[in-house]
Amino acid sequence: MNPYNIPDNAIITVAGTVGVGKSTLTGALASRLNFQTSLEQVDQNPYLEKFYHDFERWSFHLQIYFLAERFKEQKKMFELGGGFVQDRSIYEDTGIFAKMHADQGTMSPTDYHTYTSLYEAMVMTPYFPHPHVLIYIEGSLPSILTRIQERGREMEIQTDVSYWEHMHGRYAEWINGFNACPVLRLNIDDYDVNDPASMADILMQVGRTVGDRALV
Ligand SMILES: Nc1ncnc2c1ncn2[C@@H]1O[C@H](COP(=O)(O)OP(=O)(O)O)[C@@H](O)[C@H]1O
Ligand SMILES: Nc1ncnc2c1ncn2[C@H]1C[C@H](O)[C@@H](COP(=O)(O)O)O1
Repeated sequence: MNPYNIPDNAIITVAGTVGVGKSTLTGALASRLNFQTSLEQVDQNPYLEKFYHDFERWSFHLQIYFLAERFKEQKKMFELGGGFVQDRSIYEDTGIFAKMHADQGTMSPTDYHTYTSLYEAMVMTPYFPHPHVLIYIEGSLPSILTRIQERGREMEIQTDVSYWEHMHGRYAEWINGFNACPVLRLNIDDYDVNDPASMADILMQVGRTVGDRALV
């Protein structure tokens, strides 16, 4: 156990919209806890760039790809007995991305049905314990758009701002209804990954949130 009362086998998931700072916080938390990271591999994704050029053509392929990747990561975390910080949850793939494209008509109802039945079958396996805590990072749309620009992934920069705006709104609604595990909300204006005191404060909050879970 660490000074924050976070169990060594904990699974901490970091959630939030594109560009909000998940990967950065995931790395910072894992290094302080001596946990492993479970990261999204953007560069090796064979569909992502094609998807940004043609949502309708590639959204189903991309969702299946993400589902397969997350399932493999989930299995790995389960088999290694936890001690992970995970960059993005599977709940967001289904609750934000797949649903958004189905609702907007860029994924067909048949494809969406196939996707959700596969997702449900996967979740009903032992590999899917809920995380000990989901850290939800939030921030204003202008700050997030600035971060997307500064990070410099061309495919995201070229995407219409309305896509990010819509996603930002969906995230705010989604988190209000999310109850699969305890949630710790962090605003991007309230922490600094390079400040040890700020990180210690987040870890204390994580420890308390995980402790609350044990009481449920
Ligand atoms: N706390 C922070 N303060 C300032 N910039 C940040 C912070 N966290 C992330 N960034 C920057 O914002 C951009 C997106 O961060 P990233 O962690 O890749 O987001 P995500 O994984 O949520 O898409 C990157 O350029 C990163 O350096
Ligand atoms: N499930 C997903 N569907 C569509 N696009 C997705 C999904 N998961 C991640 N993405 C995209 C969004 C970004 O362009 C990259 C990486 O996400 P990030 O929030 O920057 O870690 O993949």
